Amino acid sequence: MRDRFVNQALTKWMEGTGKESEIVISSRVRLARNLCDIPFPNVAAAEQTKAVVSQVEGAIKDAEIEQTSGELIFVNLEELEPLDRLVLVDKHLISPQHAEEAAGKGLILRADEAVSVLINEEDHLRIQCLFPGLQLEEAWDLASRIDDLLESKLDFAFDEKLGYLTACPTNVGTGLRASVMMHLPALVLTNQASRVLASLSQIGMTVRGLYGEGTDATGNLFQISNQVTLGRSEEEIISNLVVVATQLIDHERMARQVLLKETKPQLEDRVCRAYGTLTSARIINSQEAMTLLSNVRLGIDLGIIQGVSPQVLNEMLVLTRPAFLQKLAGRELSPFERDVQRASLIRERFSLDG
Ligand SMILES: Nc1ncnc2c1ncn2[C@@H]1O[C@H](COP(=O)(O)OP(=O)(O)OP(=O)(O)O)[C@@H](O)[C@H]1O
Repeated sequence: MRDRFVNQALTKWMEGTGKESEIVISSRVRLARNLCDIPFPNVAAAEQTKAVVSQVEGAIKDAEIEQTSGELIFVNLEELEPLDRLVLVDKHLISPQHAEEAAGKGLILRADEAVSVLINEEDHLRIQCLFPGLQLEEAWDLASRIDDLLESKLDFAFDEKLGYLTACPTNVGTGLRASVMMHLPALVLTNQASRVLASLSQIGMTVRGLYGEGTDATGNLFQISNQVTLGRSEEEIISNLVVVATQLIDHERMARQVLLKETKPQLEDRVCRAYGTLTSARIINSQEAMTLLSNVRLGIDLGIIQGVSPQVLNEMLVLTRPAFLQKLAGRELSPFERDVQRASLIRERFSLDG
């Protein structure tokens, strides 16, 4: 089972199912939790982080947890190769920070990869639920169940006034960050993305790139999440984000119609050129691949390209990443070798549908 997590690129969130999956790639809910009487991971001593890992590992062995939430598997990050940890980052099962230094870190995964619990990342526990499409309520519901189960076995740091205590004050309270990963190519092409996304900060939302904090939006993919965790209930945070995501979906749909109406030949040209390059290129870097895949996905959504599965973009997000390419090759690849391998993999994938 552990091997499958790092050997198989496909994961639940890229299934392309769920509501509004044409525009919303995935929905995520994460809860930050800490154990009482143990310092936060950034200041804890080695034996204290170890104690956190073993307490959490012990808690999930409890039969009741397995029955209620499905099989949960413990993975000690120290036992994974650095490349395997990067594959988990590419699959969005752990954050880049969690992969960086494995000492004293753990991970719990549910067999279907919809649940991952990061042990000793910024907080002792980061409970994450990741679903395809717009399924924030579903992700919250599952995260909350896992949280309750863990809390029945572990003593979480909680203050009557403030709520859950966290390493970074911006997470105090609910400890909840909910996010949606959205594909917004038409807003970008009609030059509305910067204005629309900038306005989100005024209503308490944060916009990030594909790999979270500090990353850029490539492939016209934007992660939108709540900024505030304190003074609002979990349900309010989730429903606010659903409203924002729904408005963005409407904007994106309108922009797509404008493109079709006012610049159809240019749009078709862009989409078909992207398809032509992806199905012919012999060398391609990940930035170019992402941009072209985004154009092809737009073409599929608008019926310009037929017979290609819309999931292609989701799958390629992981398959064409440096870590996974090296995993497939079974050895370290130079950047040039990766570009050759990436082009070949993309051609192969498209030939399956074409
Ligand atoms: N909706 C989503 N779909 C897929 N992956 C997501 C989504 N939201 C976040 N992620 C992934 O989760 C990881 C962590 O993201 P990010 O840094 O934004 O959040 P965080 O660590 O929970 O936040 P904080 O900065 O508050 O600690 C990244 O790898 C990111 O790509």
